[in-house]
Amino acid sequence: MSERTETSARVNSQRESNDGGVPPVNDAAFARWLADRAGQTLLQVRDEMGFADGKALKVAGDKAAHHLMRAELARWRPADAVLSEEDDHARDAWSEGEQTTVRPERLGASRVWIIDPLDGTREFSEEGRSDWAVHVALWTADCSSPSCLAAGAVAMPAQHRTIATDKSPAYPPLPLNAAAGGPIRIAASRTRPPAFVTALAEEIGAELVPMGSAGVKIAAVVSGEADAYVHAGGQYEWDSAAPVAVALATGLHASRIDGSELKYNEADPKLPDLVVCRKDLAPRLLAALQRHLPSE
Ligand SMILES: Nc1ncnc2c1ncn2[C@@H]1O[C@H](COP(=O)(O)O)[C@@H](OP(=O)(O)O)[C@H]1O
Ligand SMILES: [Mg+2]
Repeated sequence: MSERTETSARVNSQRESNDGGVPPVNDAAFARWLADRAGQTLLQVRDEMGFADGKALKVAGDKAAHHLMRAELARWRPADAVLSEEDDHARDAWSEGEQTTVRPERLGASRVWIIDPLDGTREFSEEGRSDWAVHVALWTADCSSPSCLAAGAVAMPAQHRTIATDKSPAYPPLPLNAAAGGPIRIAASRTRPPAFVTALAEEIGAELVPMGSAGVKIAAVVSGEADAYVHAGGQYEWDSAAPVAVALATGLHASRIDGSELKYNEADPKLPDLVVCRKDLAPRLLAALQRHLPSE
């Protein structure tokens, strides 16, 4: 190798390692790589800005993670469409039949990355909290499951862990307290829990575990720290696609709270409610949810 070629190879390899290197070809491993990269960026933003101005920190974190993920997707998966919290400005304006904006390209695409660059934005801006996450999911038109989620990764950088479908976590063991007839632990939003969740918990003798981020709560069910996650009252596809992909790959139950299937890459990305839990718990929880379903 000539000196010039060697130098240029070294420079290239330095640039690649500075900007994250060449990512895996496999989609699930790529999802993990991308979530981890955005997670590192978010940790840096927190370090650099501190917590004095929470609002500015939220905006800067959202922006930095979104920018990185958009750039890497454009670079490494240029043919794929993207549905992201940060640029879906038309989400309330576009619907079948009542078209007020251009039909999003993703609706005709065969592969769509559904990303939430920062889930648990509020918690990200609070010092000491680690319940925030980065979500990366891949939806494919060619699929056999109703959700059509082919891959997913949830990075929880402040907890130094990432769960993803490239190495699906083991099905959670029955917790000791549940085996001994102890209370079921239901993870719920710390700031916007469903109105009915306290009554639901009382009815089935459950205890509520408040946490930030849908990804972190579903990760808690995957690891067995919580038995279920129940949400209602509003959410979007990017809030749940990646963690639901991991939960389904693990063998857990994931559905709307009325038991119907979770569907992604729909014209309207609103997906306002869901329940994720161990399979053995699903019939009991869904039956109790039926009695508490909010009226439309
Ligand atoms: N009632 C509601 N309407 C719209 N989005 C909601 C919502 N309740 C929760 N969410 C969204 O769901 C994610 C998890 O919420 P929580 O931390 O309260 O459990 C958050 O995503 P972002 O942090 O990406 O905005 C939050 O904005
Ligand atoms: Mg979110």
